[in-house]
Amino acid sequence: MSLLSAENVSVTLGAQPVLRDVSLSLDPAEIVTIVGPNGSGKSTLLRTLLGIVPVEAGRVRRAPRLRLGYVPQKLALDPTLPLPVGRFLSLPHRRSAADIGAVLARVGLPGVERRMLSGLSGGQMQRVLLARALLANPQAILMDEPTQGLDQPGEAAFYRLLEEVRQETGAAVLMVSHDLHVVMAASDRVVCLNGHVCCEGAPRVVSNAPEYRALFGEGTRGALALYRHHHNHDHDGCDHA
Ligand SMILES: Nc1ncnc2c1ncn2[C@@H]1O[C@H](COP(=O)(O)OP(=O)(O)OP(=O)(O)O)[C@@H](O)[C@H]1O
Repeated sequence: MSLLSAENVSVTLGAQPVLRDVSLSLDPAEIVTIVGPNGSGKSTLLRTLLGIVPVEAGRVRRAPRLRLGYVPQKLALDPTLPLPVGRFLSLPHRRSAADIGAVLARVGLPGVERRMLSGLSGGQMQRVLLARALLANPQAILMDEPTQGLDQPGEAAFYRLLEEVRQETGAAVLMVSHDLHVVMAASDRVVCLNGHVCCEGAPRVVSNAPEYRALFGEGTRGALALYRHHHNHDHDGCDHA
């Protein structure tokens, strides 16, 4: 059974239709990545799955008592706020010093409890946000562009960490990413969104299947081809240009 799914979900924000008839599911231990152009509704879809944004039509299903971790795109924090990492990880739920120490070690930042959040690098901040999500012992982690602003080694290290966490905990990951290199390397399944689901597939499996090669190609070039193919034409009355 899926941990989490959207079934024919439509969402309108203000007067703007943002998602139309979107279906997507996340199974245990899989890594699914949502790609799509700016403004295509990726963040809105994550927020809808989290229950923050109400659906206009369709429905969101979550497995009973599902434990979810969320890594937001950015943390809206006052940079002058003197908030140590350890305190931040104890908000809003109080956590033991042992649990905080263990999770920080797990994400490769042992002993940073007393460091100020405002003094962390971008890569360290992403690890702290992941640590915060992991404290909930999640069955599924939802991440909105978790490596935005990181350099390539930082990004690669973050995804290696994510893969280790998946193997250790069995947590599924649903993330939004702009980086198609990473998408092809790190995802079990890719969902291409542009207000609706343009296409989806398992990159490693389908890239070897001849009937999909024309669509997916191979490696990153294939990912780019897939991306362009589905956003440079009109269909269903939706202008992708
Ligand atoms: N609260 C809101 N009220 C009205 N419109 C909104 C609201 N939030 C988002 N939108 C609009 O919904 C559309 C989708 O936004 P969303 O942030 O989900 O896209 P995205 O694919 O995550 O974009 P990006 O890649 O730039 O992060 C955009 O046109 C945005 O302006």
